[in-house]
Amino acid sequence: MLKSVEMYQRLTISSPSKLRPLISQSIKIYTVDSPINQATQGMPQTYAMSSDTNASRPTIHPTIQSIRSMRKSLDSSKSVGFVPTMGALHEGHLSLARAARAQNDVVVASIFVNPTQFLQGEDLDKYPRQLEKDVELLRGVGVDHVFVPAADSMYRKNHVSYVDPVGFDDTKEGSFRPGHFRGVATIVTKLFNIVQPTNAYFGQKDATQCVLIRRITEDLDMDVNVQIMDTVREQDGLAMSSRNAYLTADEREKAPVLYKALCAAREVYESRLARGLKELEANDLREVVEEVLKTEPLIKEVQYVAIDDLEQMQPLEKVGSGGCIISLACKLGAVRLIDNIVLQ
Ligand SMILES: Nc1ncnc2c1ncn2[C@@H]1O[C@H](COP(=O)(O)OP(=O)(O)OP(=O)(O)O)[C@@H](O)[C@H]1O
Ligand SMILES: CC(C)(CO)[C@@H](O)C(=O)[O-]
Ligand code: BAL
Repeated sequence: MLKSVEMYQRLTISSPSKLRPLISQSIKIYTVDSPINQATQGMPQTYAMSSDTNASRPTIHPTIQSIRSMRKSLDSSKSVGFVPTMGALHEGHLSLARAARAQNDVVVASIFVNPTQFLQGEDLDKYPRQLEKDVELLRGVGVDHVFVPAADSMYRKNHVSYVDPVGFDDTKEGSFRPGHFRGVATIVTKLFNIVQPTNAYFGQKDATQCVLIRRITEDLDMDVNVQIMDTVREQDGLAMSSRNAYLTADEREKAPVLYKALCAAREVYESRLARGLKELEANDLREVVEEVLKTEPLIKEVQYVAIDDLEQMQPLEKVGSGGCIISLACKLGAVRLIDNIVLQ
């Protein structure tokens, strides 16, 4: 425990005058055996500051109070780009941070494994945590501030989702994770209220989440510009995801079949349109995807292959030149993976 205090002393703390309360809070919050303590898991024993010129960046904010006072101290003319994450960062996350860096005066990222978006029996406890490495990666792309709250500082006693985006449990993704999007809507609303970003960056990989975020910002009149960035893939086509770390070597080798299946549907769509066909049956595209997925015995379950419109992700029967999004969720061994492709 003392070691984690040491870590906070070595990281850039938001305000030296607040050092004492932060330290005592880190003792209180980051107890090793708290079930909802996300910050200590995978937390480095010590955090050595590098000696480069960026060493003072990013500033780590372990409390709401600290990130709020940073935000209040900014000149109102400054734009703030925000990248919310659950950590275990990869190039997908970093692409969002780079876009935020290029388009804003100040860049804030958050790392928070949000308990309310995990269903009972999901992987909350084993979700990968690597705070030290994540901070280094964010430093590398020029992020200025990282908000890393403890779970019990974001929620009162019970972990309850109080923002209810009606209808999202009925989406294809939501129906396999009932309550998940309430958790996401709640935490994103809270994070937006705390950080008050000008622009916020999300990845297309989580397509239903993108629709959800646009919906809540509109419905709740949030003054935030939501930017959706392309899915970053491994060289073999697999969409980057923190959960890819759960795959065995064999599963990892076979995992690009998801993207291959989506690409096969794209070929059919493009060739039919090129031959002058005005529209095609959504079911035909779905079958193409399913056929390719069937070729891989390690795929234990295809939860859905959905052909939806691009704006609201509502099911389509026919796909014309306006295009569609094809999204899918599969279990490869025991690991649930999602992916999607936009046809336009
Ligand atoms: N491959 C990717 N390309 C672009 N953005 C991504 C990619 N993967 C995740 N993101 C985006 O990064 C943000 C944070 O996502 P998160 O921390 O859940 O990572 P993740 O890799 O999606 O994790 P998980 O495996 O839990 O789904 C989200 O907006 C998400 O859409
Ligand atoms: C947006 C988010 C950070 C909210 O916890 C999470 O759902 C994610 O990482 O995609
Ligand atoms: N990127 C989505 C977060 C989740 O699956 O909970």
